[in-house]
Amino acid sequence: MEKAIIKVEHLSHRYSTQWAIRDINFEINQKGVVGLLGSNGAGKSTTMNIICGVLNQTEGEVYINGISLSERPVEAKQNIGFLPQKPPLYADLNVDEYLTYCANLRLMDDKQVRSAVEEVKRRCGISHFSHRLIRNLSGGYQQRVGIAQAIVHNPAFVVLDEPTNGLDPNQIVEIRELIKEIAKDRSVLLSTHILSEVQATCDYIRMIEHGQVVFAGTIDEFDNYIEPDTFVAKFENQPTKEELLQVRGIIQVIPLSETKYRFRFEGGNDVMRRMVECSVNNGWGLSEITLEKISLDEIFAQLSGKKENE
Ligand SMILES: Nc1ncnc2c1ncn2[C@@H]1O[C@H](COP(=O)(O)OP(=O)(O)OP(=O)(O)O)[C@@H](O)[C@H]1O
Repeated sequence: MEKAIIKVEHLSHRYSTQWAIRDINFEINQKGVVGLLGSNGAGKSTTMNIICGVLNQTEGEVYINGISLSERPVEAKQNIGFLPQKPPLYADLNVDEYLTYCANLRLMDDKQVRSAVEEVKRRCGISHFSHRLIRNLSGGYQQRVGIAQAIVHNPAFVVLDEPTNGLDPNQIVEIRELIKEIAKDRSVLLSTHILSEVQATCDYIRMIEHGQVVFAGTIDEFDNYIEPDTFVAKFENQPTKEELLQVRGIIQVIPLSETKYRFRFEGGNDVMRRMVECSVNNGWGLSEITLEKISLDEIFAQLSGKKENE
């Protein structure tokens, strides 16, 4: 069987007396972007710092390409790239000097360093700034250099901690495109609490709360985690509330305007088809009908409270 790109087993970490994460388990087997979601203090940074070998866990194990991070750290780390929240840039070096320095830190073969630096600059769209001091680059380009240092040694797995923080809207779009591009041939774990970022960038989601995994699935599965139970409809010929309540499955009718209503329903959204049929049969003049999808914010809020409610 193929080895997982990353496998996290029974990972727990305690700062002095308080457990920050407790028995985290997951595997990533595929290329693409995995979003690591969670509210403030959920345990994202602790998890990522352990995975990247910056923090030693209290319990559990991390395997990168089947290599134990605690038993063979140098070998395991050759397969990881990391862009922390504050990119580790040296402002007084130019882009070439900095990326060469990073490639050497990664113990790359001397003969490969030059071509690796050229390739990563091309990939990250910074070749034209090779001789520019990092301090003189815009925030978006500094972030590109940050991403370049994370992939210069061509790792199978890259961790990006809130990579669009502090960028302007155009830079955010560009960096998201770059992340998707570098995830075509590796797996990227991206930490964020911006839900629009998850929607725009991620293929899969892991969500942690109170130090434990509360959701693991695709972005579509996350999107459909809560079944909608309301729809809105507009009628030109003003049926009465009593008539509308006769449609099987409708449990509440909330007027929004003279012609528009929100309907709460149970028993599946077949009820919308029945509403259309009743409207045709009774001449209610249905002109609009829309299922109300649950927003990502609401799904996030419900998952955030999940452990407390259980
Ligand atoms: N160095 C530390 N010493 C003690 N407690 C810590 C330390 N770092 C984090 N914690 C605690 O561990 C828990 C998890 O924190 P962590 O930083 O991993 O969460 P996070 O999900 O990354 O949050 P954020 O989104 O705010 O960065 C929190 O309760 C936090 O207060």
